[in-house]
Amino acid sequence: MNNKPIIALDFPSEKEVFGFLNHFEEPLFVKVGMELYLQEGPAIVEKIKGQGHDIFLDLKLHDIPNTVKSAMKGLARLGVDLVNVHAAGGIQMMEGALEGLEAGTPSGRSRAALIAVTQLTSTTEQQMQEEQNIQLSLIDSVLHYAQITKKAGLDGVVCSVHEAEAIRDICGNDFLRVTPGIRMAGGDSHDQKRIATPDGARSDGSSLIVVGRAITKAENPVEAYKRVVQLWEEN
Ligand SMILES: O=c1ccn([C@@H]2O[C@H](COP(=O)(O)O)[C@@H](O)[C@H]2O)c(=O)[nH]1
Repeated sequence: MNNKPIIALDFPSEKEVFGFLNHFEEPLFVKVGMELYLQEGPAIVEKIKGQGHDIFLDLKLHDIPNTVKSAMKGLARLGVDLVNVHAAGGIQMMEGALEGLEAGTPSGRSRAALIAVTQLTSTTEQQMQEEQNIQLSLIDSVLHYAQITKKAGLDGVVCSVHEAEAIRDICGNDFLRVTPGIRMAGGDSHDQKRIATPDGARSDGSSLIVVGRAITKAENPVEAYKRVVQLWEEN
């Protein structure tokens, strides 16, 4: 897997996706999330792959182990590079996801990397404590989820930049820390709560960054992407 910034294609339909992608001349690493996948279905993944881009399919599966295992078996056939589940589904569910992914990956192809969401980057410590009734600090909750994710044999987690270094220290450098909530300095945080800049992400232990609106809503998305790459790579 390459380590280019992952662009979140949070668009409502194929038309907007290709209107955006056609501005770029190079292969990208992009993220297809719920919004796009639920509108366009698996065909959108095939079409984006057909243009040579790497894909993170961000569906955040969270259900009973048997259901997640079967769903992952189906998703494995799409040939994406990175997929995910929610760590809150538990170890058995994550093991099921991995089994499904392995079983569904066509022979001769390497399976997608599988990661688990710890605490969403739109969550604050106070929200977590009050709404999820988790009486830990946010960092301890994230570290707990990272540890059970590793125990289940997955390849890494989704977390914020704020927790990436601590996860690396406990789970090792090969365990992926994929970090959304990336903003340019002074940029609008929108609904994100635990944010960081691309250069901060690199220096604070992220393995991969996910950038959506800072690129897709920029006046010049190609220039915005180049700036993110520069900050991410030069640090
Ligand atoms: O904890 C998480 C998990 C996933 N996301 C996704 O990443 C992008 C971020 O988009 P921005 O526009 O850069 O805020 C979005 O698709 C989320 O679904 C996340 O933000 N946090």
